[in-house]
Amino acid sequence: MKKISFSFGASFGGSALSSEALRERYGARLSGAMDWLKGTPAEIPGHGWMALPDCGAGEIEKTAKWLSGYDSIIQVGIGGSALGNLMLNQALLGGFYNERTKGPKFYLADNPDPDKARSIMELAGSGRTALVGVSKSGSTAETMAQFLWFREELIKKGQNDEDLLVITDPEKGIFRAFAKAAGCRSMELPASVGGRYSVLCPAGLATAAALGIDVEALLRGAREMRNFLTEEKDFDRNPAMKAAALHILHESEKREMSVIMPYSSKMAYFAEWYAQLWAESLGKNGLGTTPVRALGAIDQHSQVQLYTEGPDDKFFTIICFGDHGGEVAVPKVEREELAPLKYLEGQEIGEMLNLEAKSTAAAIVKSGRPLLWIEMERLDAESLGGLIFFYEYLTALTGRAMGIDPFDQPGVEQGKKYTYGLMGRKGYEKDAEEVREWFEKISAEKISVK
Ligand SMILES: O=P(O)(O)OC[C@H]1O[C@](O)(CO)[C@@H](O)[C@@H]1O
Repeated sequence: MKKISFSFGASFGGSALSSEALRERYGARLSGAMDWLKGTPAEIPGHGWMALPDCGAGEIEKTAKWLSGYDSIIQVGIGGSALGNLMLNQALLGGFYNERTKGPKFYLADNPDPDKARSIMELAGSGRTALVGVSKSGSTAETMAQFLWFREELIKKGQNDEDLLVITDPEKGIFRAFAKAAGCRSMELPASVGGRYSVLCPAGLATAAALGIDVEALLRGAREMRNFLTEEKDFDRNPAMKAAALHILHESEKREMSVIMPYSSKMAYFAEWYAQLWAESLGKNGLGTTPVRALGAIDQHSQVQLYTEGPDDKFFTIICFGDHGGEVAVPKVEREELAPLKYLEGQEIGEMLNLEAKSTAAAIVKSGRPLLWIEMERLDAESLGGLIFFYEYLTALTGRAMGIDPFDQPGVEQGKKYTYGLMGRKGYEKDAEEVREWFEKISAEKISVK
C-alpha cells in the first residue's frame, strides 16, 4: 500500500486539551474498544466486516467474468447496498466510464425514481443486460420494487432469470427465498456484515470486479491497514485511536458536525459512503456527530465562508492526494489582456488542487477550527482499500468508546416499517396507523399559496 499519513498538529482547534491530556482521558477507553473489536462475529453481531479482507477474490472474479460478458449491468440497491459500489467505481474508474468502456456499461438504480429507471432501461437498449439485486435484508421496498420492474423489462426483451444475480443474506429474506426458488445465480452477503460495512464483500465487489477494478489490491490494502490498526497499541502511533478520541472530545465540546472534504472529484462518493457509515453507526442514544460531505475545491466556493466564520461546531477532515494522474497544465499566456493570468502558466491543475487544499486547511486552522489532515500518496485500489478499512475501524472504535452499538440501526428500521405499512404489506397495519396519526400532526397549521 502506498503511504497514507494522518497529521494531527491542528486537530484541537478551540479545545484547551493537550495531546497528553487527550491520551489520558480517552486512551484506556479506546484500548478497551480495541479489545472488544477483537471478538468474533458470534460474540458481536455485525462484526464480520473485520474478516472480509481475508476472504479472497476467487468467487468474486468468477462471477465478474460471467457479468463482463453482458453489454450492460444494472444493479439495484440502496444505502450500503449501493454507496460502496458508487464509491469504488468513481474513485477507481474515474468519470465517464460508460462513455469510454469496451466492456459492459454499468447503471446503478438506487433512488426509486421512475425517470431514472426508464432512462437506464433505454440506455441499456437492446443488448444483453444482467440484473444484479443487492439487499442484505432482502426486503427493502425501494430495491425490491425496482428489482421487480427491471426483471419484467428484461423478460419483455426476451431475457430470463438466468440473467439475474442476487446478493443477499445466506439464509434469510425474500431475496434469498426467490433466488432459491428461481434457481438464479446468487452470492452471499454474510449474515455477520451490516449493509454499510459491506463494501469489501460481494455486495460491493462483484460488479466492481466486472468493470475491471482490482479487487485483490483493494483487499490487500484493507488487510494491511487492519493489521496495522489492530496491532498498534500505542495511542500516539495509532491514527484510528487518536482520531476517535478527537471526535469524542469535539462532540463533548459541542462541535457536533464532522466535515469530510476530499480534494478530488473521484472522491465525491467516498464522502457519501462515509456519511452513511458515520451517521447510521453513531447517531444513537442522543449522541453522534452529523457528517457533512464537502468536496474540494468546489466547496471552497460554497461552504468555506461558513467553515471559517460560522459557529465553531465542526471538526474538519481534509483528504489530499499526492498524485492526481493525467497531466493537464495551463498553456502559455500570450494575449496581453490575459497577462494578469501569467502566474498560472505551466501550472498543473492537479497541483493547483493540492495547493488549494493546503490553503483551505490553513484558512480553517487560522480561524481556530480543528482539522485533521490526511494525505494519500496515490488514489489506487490498494490505498483506497486501506482508507476504507481505516474509516470502518475508526467508526466502530468511536461508537464502542461512546458506549453505543456501532452495528445496529434501530432508527432507520422504524421508517422502513412505516413504508411497508403505507404500501399495504401484511403484518405492518399498526405501523400504517401510526404514521397516519403522525401525519395528521405534521400537516396541521397548513398555509397554502396558490
Ligand atoms: O441492504 P438492504 O437490507 O436492502 O438495506 C439497505 C440500507 O437500508 C438500511 O438498512 C437502512 O437505511 C441500511 O442500513 C442499508 O444499507
